[in-house]
Amino acid sequence: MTEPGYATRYRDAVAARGRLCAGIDPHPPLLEKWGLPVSAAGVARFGEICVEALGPAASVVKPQVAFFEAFGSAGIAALESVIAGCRAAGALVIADAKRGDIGSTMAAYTTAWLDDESPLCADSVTASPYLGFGSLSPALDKAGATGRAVYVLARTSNPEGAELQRAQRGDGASVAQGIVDAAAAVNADGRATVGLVVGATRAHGLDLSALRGSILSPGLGAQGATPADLPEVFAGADRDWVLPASSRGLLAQGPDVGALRAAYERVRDEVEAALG
Ligand SMILES: O=c1ccn([C@@H]2O[C@H](COP(=O)(O)O)[C@@H](O)[C@H]2O)c(=O)[nH]1
Repeated sequence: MTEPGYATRYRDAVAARGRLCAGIDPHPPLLEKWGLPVSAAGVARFGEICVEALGPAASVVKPQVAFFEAFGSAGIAALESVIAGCRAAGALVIADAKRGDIGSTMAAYTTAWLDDESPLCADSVTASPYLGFGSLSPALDKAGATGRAVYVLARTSNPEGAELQRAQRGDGASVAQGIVDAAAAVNADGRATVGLVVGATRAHGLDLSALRGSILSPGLGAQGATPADLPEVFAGADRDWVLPASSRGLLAQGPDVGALRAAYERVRDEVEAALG
């Protein structure tokens, strides 16, 4: 059966270009390493280089919104160019904005990140479910109707996440497993509208077998995870859907466009070899 919605777009992208999400995080130390000013102009140039190096090669890119927001409206303009440039070059774009609010405000975030008329329109956005999974409904509805996705935080790569995400609910399931189960219920239609964020840095302890959606897994490179760790972290049916991500580890190979693209291709090949 042909999978509809984001499932088709995601499957096609990773089949053509491989399973690795390239983070686009213009950290100030990286700007300096690339010989760029720590300013809106520096972020804009950083973005142009990333579009040229990664847009035509990467299956998925993930600009980290915070590093663009730090420079106000000029930074946001640079982010708009990164999103549009990478999409035009054939990469799927995850806007890593980690949005989440009561439903009526979530509707405004949805317009910003998932509406075709918005200058920030991406293929998906990251969201926090800690105002309740149901509060994300405006984004899930929009994503489902337009072949997009919302990547919901489940078991994050940072050590501080465990206290909340591994806490037990009244029924004995962990908070994170509750997010997984809610996501799987939405994805039962086969559209893969809900992706999850599950870090590559440690065992996640989740049952992801019913998810049928993309699993964004940050932590490769700067946070210490390696491609060789992936088969252990994602040992079950989840392996088929996992999308490992690296930002600083890849970006450290810039600013040369060829070197940055080669770094992406090298890590992607290592990921593919490890996941089989
Ligand atoms: O659990 C999470 C969720 C999101 N992130 C984001 O991914 C990148 C990681 O950057 P690296 O340089 O590869 O460490 C960054 O934008 C985080 O905000 C995450 O790390 N973990």
